[in-house]
Amino acid sequence: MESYGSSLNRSQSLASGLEKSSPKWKPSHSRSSSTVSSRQVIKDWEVIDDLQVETQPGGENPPDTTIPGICEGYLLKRRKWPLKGWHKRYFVLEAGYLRYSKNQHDVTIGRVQGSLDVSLAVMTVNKKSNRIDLDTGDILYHLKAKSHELFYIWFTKLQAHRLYKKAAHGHSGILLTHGGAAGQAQRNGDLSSTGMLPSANTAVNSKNLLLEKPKKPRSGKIWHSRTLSRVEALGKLSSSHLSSSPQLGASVPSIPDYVYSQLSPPTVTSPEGKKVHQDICTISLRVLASLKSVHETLSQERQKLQEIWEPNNIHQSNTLAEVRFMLHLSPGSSRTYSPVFSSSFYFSMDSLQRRHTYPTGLPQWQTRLQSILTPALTSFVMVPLRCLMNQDSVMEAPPTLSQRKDMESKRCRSQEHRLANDAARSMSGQQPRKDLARVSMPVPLNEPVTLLQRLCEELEYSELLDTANNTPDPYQRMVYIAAFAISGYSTATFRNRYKPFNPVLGETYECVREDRGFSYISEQVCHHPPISACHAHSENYSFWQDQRWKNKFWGKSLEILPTGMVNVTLSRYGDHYEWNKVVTCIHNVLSQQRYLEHYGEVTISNLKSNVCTCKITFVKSRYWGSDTNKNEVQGTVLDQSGSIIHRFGGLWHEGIFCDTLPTPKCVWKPNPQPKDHLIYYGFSDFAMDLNELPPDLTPLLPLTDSRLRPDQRMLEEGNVDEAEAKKDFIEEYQRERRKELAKRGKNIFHVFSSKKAKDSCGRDVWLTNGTYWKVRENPGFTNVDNLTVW
Ligand SMILES: CC(C)CCC[C@@H](C)[C@H]1CC[C@H]2[C@@H]3CC=C4C[C@@H](O)CC[C@]4(C)[C@H]3CC[C@]12C
Repeated sequence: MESYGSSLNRSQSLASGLEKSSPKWKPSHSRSSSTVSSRQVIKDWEVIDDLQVETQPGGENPPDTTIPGICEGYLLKRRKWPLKGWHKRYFVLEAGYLRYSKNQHDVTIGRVQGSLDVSLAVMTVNKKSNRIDLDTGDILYHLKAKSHELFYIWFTKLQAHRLYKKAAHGHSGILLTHGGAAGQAQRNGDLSSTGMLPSANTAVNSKNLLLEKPKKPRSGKIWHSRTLSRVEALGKLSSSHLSSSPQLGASVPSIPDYVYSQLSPPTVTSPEGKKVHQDICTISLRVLASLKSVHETLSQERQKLQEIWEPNNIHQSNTLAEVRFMLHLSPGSSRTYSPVFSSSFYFSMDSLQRRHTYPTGLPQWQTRLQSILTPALTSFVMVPLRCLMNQDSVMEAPPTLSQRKDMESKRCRSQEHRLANDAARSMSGQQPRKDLARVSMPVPLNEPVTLLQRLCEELEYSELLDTANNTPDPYQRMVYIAAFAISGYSTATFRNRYKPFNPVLGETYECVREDRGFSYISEQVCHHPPISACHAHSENYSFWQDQRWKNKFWGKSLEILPTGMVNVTLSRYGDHYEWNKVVTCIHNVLSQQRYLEHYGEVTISNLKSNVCTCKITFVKSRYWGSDTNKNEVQGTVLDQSGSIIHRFGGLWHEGIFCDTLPTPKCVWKPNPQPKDHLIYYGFSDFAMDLNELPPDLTPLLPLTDSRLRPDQRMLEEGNVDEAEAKKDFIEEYQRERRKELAKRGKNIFHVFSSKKAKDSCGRDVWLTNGTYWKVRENPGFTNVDNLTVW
């Protein structure tokens, strides 16, 4: 049977994917060393490459497009934040969808806890620990099989279903309908009812895998926990075969035959079935051919990149990762080049620029990419970038000057936007004569604020600190501190489309808000790893933090794990509160469906008194589509004995309510967004003011202030190309400065210094050395030897 052979081949190629020695399998990447706790495990993670599917030599045989059999059984699923550990859940993989329930019974009554389309997921496996991670961007499943055998079965089945589902997508619904109906019929054990396949094939097609023993053991039969009951029942395989298979050992070189057989297509005899089969085959072949050519090109490029990379191994992991990131942006290549965010995703493009300078006038990262990529691959990389860029062009035309009532007081961004949109449109091909590669791309992905300015936004609800300082009861005070800690996350709702500018080393940003009673100063104190330190003081409080974070990239979503602590002292009571930050996950980081979610637990302690502590949980949303607990936050204030004194809760984007206060009330709710915020980067009123540069302020600022950053100003004014070139220049200049300073053994810090002080977790803390405001006052920055950072 020809198609059977092709299916076998495919299986083998999938299987060999797991063999280290196989030439077809090259571990696509290892997870970032900074992101996975156990180093032993890191190198064993492999991203599964969809492009390794092959037809028989000659390419005559169509790839298998039959609905793969259902696979069901128990797997361990990692608990959702904030809970740790694994729980046993019953999974059913059917017609390209993986769903799970608490147990087998729940499946039968249709009580599903979650489901995902496996074709949309990036699959990462760790065969040593039997782990499979699936990341669709919205949903992230961390799964573990109890044994190698089960792992390989699930792995193979998942691959088969992913391929099937992809083919189904490619058939604009033909197969989907087919899959849906047939899948159900398969479950019911009746394929003939779909009208797709003749009843003669029922036996072959119902080769579903039930990886669990049935509830009641059949009389006289003892079920092994790994019994493939239905397979056995079909007489295809005995559990002894499974356990005696020499291939299923500690390091399993290939998938056993019974698994291959699961992938075999049926013999289609009905004319209707044949027609569908033929259609599928033709289209699949076309898809396969193009994927193969893409794969080939990418392999060549990888070879080239490796050659370039090897001699320059100073930042090798970064550079390759960055290039991979670029390649990863392409939809077709997403599983071939898997990004490793070994240090920082956020800075990836910047550091790509850092490596080489080309005198062509093109932004360096583009020139560099062009020089190492073939023309085919260049567009491969540019197109998805263009898609990212194009997010602007889907926005409504910005209002004209006269339409914006308070335009006088705010900066005018309408013209800027039009220009930015023009740039995006030209990249999207609406102005075909413009060379895509010559249009600056990364800069329009930025919002015109730097991370130092964005950090200042955490003070938008500083009135909560004022209230805390005027609240005598320590437990109630804690409620306000907690509300303040939560309020800092609220900007995420509207700020997922652009990234802030990466501050250069020594860059500063001050924000004096007499109306709010605070003065804020921040400085970029370290470039690698990036650390931004900030300090705000007012008569009621002091606030400081040094922001640093690690990244975990799962294939489609990026988790930001901040490591620094936030500190607040209250002047009236001498309290010193310290708390950690939660994980922020950028779901669908590379697509327009990008959104941010915060999850994890915050513990606020008062270092000056142990009267009370506070625990806040940012609840991870249960699953995509269910809005019931989206952005949910719950918290408690506990006394010394651990008894709950206050309870509060709500949504971080809508407000926090506390009903245990003397009068139950909403302790915080976000300010309404300005009406035109969607076309102004999702900025709040507070954010709109951050980059304001009133003429009377200019002479008071040091040259290092973010407001004076020319590339950012250019972007804001719509001069995208200039901004791009300027950004290149600034980063190059930074590199030179750093080299120069390294030679002299110096650092650039002038506002903050890393004291020997440690936070409660033993990390160094960056504290202000108090010079900034003194110098500003007297003699003023214009009168001192000021740093030149751009
Ligand atoms: C342009 C596309 C490709 C990427 C957009 C990435 C954006 C959404 C990312 C880049 C850097 C990220 C920020 C980096 C650090 C922090 C500190 C953390 O405590 C809260 C989240 C916050 C503030 C992140 C929010 C999301 C963020 C702004």
